[in-house]
This record gives sequence, C-alpha cells and structure tokens, in this order.
Amino acid sequence: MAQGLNGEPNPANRAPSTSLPSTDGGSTGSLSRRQLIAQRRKSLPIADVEKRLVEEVRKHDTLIIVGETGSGKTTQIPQYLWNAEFCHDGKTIGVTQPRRVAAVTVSKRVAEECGVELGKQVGYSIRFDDMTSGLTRIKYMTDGLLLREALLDPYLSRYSVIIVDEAHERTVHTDVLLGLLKDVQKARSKSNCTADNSNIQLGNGIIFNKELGNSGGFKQQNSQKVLPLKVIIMSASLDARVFSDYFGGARAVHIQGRQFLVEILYTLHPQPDYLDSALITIFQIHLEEAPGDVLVFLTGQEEIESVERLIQERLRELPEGKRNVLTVPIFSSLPSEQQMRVFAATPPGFRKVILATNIAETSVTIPGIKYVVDPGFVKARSYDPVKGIESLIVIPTSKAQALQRSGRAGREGPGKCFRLYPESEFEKLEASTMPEIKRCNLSNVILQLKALGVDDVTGFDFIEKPPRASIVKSLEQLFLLGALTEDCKLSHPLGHQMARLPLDPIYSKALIQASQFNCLVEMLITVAMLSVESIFYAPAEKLDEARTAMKGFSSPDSDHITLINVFRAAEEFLEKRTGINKGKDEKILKKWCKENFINSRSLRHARDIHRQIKGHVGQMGLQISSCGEDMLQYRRCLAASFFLNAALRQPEGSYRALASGQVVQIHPSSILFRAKPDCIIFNELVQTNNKYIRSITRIDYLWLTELAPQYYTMEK
Ligand SMILES: Nc1ncnc2c1ncn2[C@@H]1O[C@H](COP(=O)(O)OP(=O)(O)OP(=O)(O)O)[C@@H](O)[C@H]1O
Repeated sequence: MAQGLNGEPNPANRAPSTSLPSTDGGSTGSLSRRQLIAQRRKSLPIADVEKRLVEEVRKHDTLIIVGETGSGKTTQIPQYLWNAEFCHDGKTIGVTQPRRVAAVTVSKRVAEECGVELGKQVGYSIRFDDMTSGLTRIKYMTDGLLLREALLDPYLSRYSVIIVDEAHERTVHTDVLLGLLKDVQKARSKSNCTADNSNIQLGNGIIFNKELGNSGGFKQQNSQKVLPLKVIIMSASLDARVFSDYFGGARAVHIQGRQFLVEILYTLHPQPDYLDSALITIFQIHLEEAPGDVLVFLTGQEEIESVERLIQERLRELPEGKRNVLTVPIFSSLPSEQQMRVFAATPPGFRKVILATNIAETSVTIPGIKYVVDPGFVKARSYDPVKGIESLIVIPTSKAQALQRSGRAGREGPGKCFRLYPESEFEKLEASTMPEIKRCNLSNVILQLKALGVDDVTGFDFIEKPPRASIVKSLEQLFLLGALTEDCKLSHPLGHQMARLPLDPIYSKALIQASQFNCLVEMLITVAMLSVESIFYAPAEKLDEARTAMKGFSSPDSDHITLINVFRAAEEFLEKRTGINKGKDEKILKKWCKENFINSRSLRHARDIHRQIKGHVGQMGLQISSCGEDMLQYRRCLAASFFLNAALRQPEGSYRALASGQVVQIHPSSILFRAKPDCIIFNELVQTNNKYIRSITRIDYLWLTELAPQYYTMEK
C-alpha cells in the first residue's frame, strides 16, 4: 500500500526558500553557517521529493509518511508546508513529539535553518515551558500538550496541519490524540464552522467543552472560521497499514533513501551482564575506533549513574593520554538545562560518551555521535488492571526501537551501532513496542477524555482499544478519588480542578485535599520530591557516612516528612546566603548536597517542579498554607489522599496492600524499614525478586475509615 516517493531530483524545489523570513542581516559569519545548513538541507533524501510531498498533502486530508531515520521528515516537512502556504490566514503547522527534549531541540534546529529567532515564527511548547508567540507558524510540542490545548480550543482551530511524529512509539497520548484528530477532522470538514466559546458537538457524540482553564501555557484565539484539518502521521518504523486502516484507508507514502550508512554489529554470544558488556564496548570504541562520540542506551537514572562512576574508575587505570573521555548523562528526570548539555560541542581532543535512556531514542540529532551502543533493554510501564498496580519493568526493546537507536548515528556521517546481543536474538524481538495504552493506568487519560466531554470512554474510537478491565479499574479509581460522580461524569468542582493539573490524578487530589487540611505548602514539596528519582545517594564505599547524613533529616514516622526536611534544609541553606548570584547558588548547593549525600541533580529537578506546580495551584486559587509543626495534620492528609495505597502489617512482618491484597515488603531504603508500624501508606511499588514498597508514612488505621469512608466502609 505504501507508495514509493523516490522521485526524480528536482533542484528547482530545493532552491533556498523565498518565503522564509531572515533575521541574520547578512553578516559574513552567520552567512557561512547558513550556507552550510542550506547545503545540508539540500542533500537530505527528502529534499528530492519536496514538491511531490506537498502535492500529496494538498490532495489528501490524511497522509502517512514513512521514511528512514535522519532522512529529514521532522525538520523539513513543516518547512516545505510553510513555503507552500499552508500557514495562510495566520494558521499554524503543529508537530507533536512524544518527548519534551525532541520538541525543544528540533524547534531550535528548524528556527536556525529558517534563520529566525526561536519563539517567533518557529517555536515549541511543552508542559511548563512555552516558546511561542502570535507569530509562530511552525510549532513543535509534546503530544500531551496538544491534548491539553484541545480542552480550550476543541476544533484545534489555530492549526491548518497537525503532524503526529514518531507515531510508532504509540504513547498513550499519541493514541488518544489520533482519536481526537479523527473527530476534529470530521467536524472541520463538514462545513465552514466557527469556533466560539460554547460547547461543541463533534463526531460520534463527543462533546468538547471549554470549562477548563489554561494549563498548557498557550494563547486562546477568538472566534474564527476553521477550515479542514490536514493530519500527517510520521515515523521511520511504523506499520503504515494499521494507521491507514484506522483513518479509513488513508494514503501512505514511503520516502526512500538514507543519508549515511550505519553499520550494525552484533555480539557472537548472549551477554550475561549487559552493563559490564556496555562498559567493555565503550572502552573498546574509545581505544580502537576513529574519533567520534558515543551514545549508550541504558534503562534508568540509577544505571546511568553507576555506569558513569565505573567509567571514571576505569579511566583512572588508563595511561594519562587516553583519559580524554567526557561522560554526559541524559534521562527524563534531569532538569532541562542539564539535558541540553549532551547537545553542546565536545571539547577538542575529547571523546564524549552520552549515557541515555530511551529519551534520546527518537527524533533527536545529537551532533558528533558516530557510535551507538545498544544493550537491547528498556524500562517500560506495566499495569495489572486487576490489582490496579502500575510498575516499571526492564524488558527487551522491540525491533522498531532498535532501529531508532541505530538511527541516532549516521546523521552527520557514516556510523556504527553495537548491539550487545546476537543477531539471532534480534530476529526474536517484537516488531513494535506494545502500545502504552495497553500497559498503563488509564486514570489520567480518562480524566482528560472526560474533561473533553467524552462520556462514553469505552465507546471512544481508539486506534487499539485498551483492555476493558483497565478502563473499568481506572473509572473506579477516579470515582473513589472523587473526580467522577456515580454516573461517571466529571464531578464539580473536584473533577474539574483535578483535570486542570498536569499531574497524575492521585497527586492532583493530594494537592487539592492539602489546601483543605492547611498543609498545601508541605504537599507541594512532597509531590515535587516524589516526582524525582532517588534523592539520597549512598556510595558503597561510604555507606556509614551516608546513613549518618540521612539520619540528620529523618523523621521517625515518615519518608515523606524526611523528604520535606531535606527540601527545607536546602532552602534554608540557600537563604542564609542572600545576595549571592544564582550561578554561585547552584555551585554551593551542589557542594552542600555532596556533603549531605543528597543527589544534587534530583534535588535541583525537584526544586524546579516545585516552582512550576506552585504556579499552577496559585492560578487555581487554592489556599497555600502550612501546617507548621503539626505534622499529624499532614500525615492525616496523606492518609486522606493516598488511601488507595494503604497497607497493614502481617504477623510475620510483611505487609498486605489493602486495595490489591498483594503481599509486599518495606524497601530497605525506607526510614520505616526497621520500625514496621501497623498501618502505612506508600507511594511506590518496585518489583524485583520481591515486591517492595517505598516512600512510606505511618498512619492510624482509624483515619482510613474516617477520611476515606467511601472506600473503607465498603465490604472488602
Ligand atoms: N540539531 C541538529 N544539528 C545538526 N544536524 C541536524 C540537527 N537536527 C537535524 N540535523 C540534520 O538533519 C537531518 C534530518 O533530521 P530529521 O530530524 O528531520 O530527520 P527524521 O527523518 O525526522 O529522523 P528521525 O526519524 O530519526 O526522527 C539529520 O540527519 C541531521 O543530518
């Protein structure tokens, strides 16, 4: 079905655009860089088919585009459409990405290619960070952000084209977005309708309402005519048939040709320890291969930090002249300025080794990468709808992911990808990743769909239906949290307030609840600190010192209060140093963290999240007050918020989670590991050989019946 598009080269199409504005004023320095960029653009495989692609988009309302990694889909197609006047009448071309880092870096690149300032004609918008203006015509954003925009602008009326990029990732937001786009398309093609501020009925009984506030940082438009919406679905590795069928036999085209060759190398035998094998490969590349940076895919922050330490240790064993390796980590919970460090130029004479999670797997171009090391594993969400428990598990990648990973090399020249498993294992991998919607808790998505006016969630036209049990469980959870009424409608005001906060419903509920318990100050810190990985850092060689440091912050009743103590200690430490500039503050805080065995990256991220959520709850008008010394009040609030995560001690010292009936153990890192109180709430379940719970607070069982009677007076 996919149509080859490897048409005859058409140099005329590739002449530098005349319609793109330029800001460079013609200075010689920037001119040469621009010339280089123009040359690069012309040499991309996609450049040969610009005209034909534009024609395809004109002819078809929905188009599926499959093209090799690095062929130029993400950066070029929006520019082609802009040049072809798809932005007439001030309309915007929206491009969604599954990840924030891709939205930011690709928009920067495209702004540079167009010779415009980022945030003007080309911009990005991600949660808590909007770099767009009234001038923006090409807008990169996360798929989740576009969903939030739909709450305010149900026709997506500002867009002439929406490009859903990296659709193969099948994030839960991409899947919901596809259903939404189908409906918006139908409604917009029916007639020249006018978008105003009233409720609007679209498609199959989906009512979009506009009661919710602006939580995505975008600007609302006034009433205006909306024309048919063009939808483009793109990836290097998707099954075009599935998407084509979903969009009623939509046209699919293939862009042939890749820019540079990536040689794929496999191991002869399966590797018993993929971390060790990754280390060996990194050093083999460093010592034996030509210059070029290395990108290594690992599964999470802890793994990345331990590999980073091991690299440093092994480097010390090398002769001085061979120690020229710079390690740079990137993972999703790293603050964005730190994530951007991977894109900075490698200092001369050094080899950069980037240690990344799958955050760097799609869309991004990291300059200098010549080698990719792929152990073949990824941390993925998994959901048990019967028990209502979501956990993260390490699983083998799919073929599509392996292809994307190798595609991060070969973007500026030929590259090599070292897969740390035999070729026979590759053949056994799943073709594509299981859609996230089939393996995650759906509470968040259902809350958003309800806020969009989709009352019958089971009847929603998903590209692939999530398991019915997951929908039912999530509806039940939302009802128990008070977000839904008995007839499954969004409740007033709680459900509406919860939908406004860009957080998991359980955390949104905790914040709203806390404003009633007069401990929102404390809960804001809690939610921020729970949103990052491992605040405490305990190196094996300094375990005793680390434990002593942790004791200095600890509360006998609660990991949550312990986290609050850390956050406040850091704030107090900084406050004492008034008058010192921000850059210096960060340095001093880093030193303080080191002395106190706190992970400074995690703490910085938590401080950042705290600032952002505080802004949100402030906008919502919630009362931000503190319970002061009364931590009993705060613990009661935790019980009222996280009653679905309560557990009771069993005679032999393990715990029974009350909602799921699962037997779990307190994780050794918890303050309450030895104390083993009778009744607790927890925030995290980690599955290794045992089922461990983390982030724990002691509560009184009677609080549950008092504060969550809707659940605890029911027969269990
Ligand atoms: N930030 C950047 N710096 C340097 N070159 C870049 C940058 N971004 C893109 N490029 C160049 O543009 C090419 C096309 O990138 P683009 O992201 O458009 O490809 P793509 O087809 O969307 O790839 P993928 O499927 O991997 O997302 C890259 O191969 C690279 O040569």
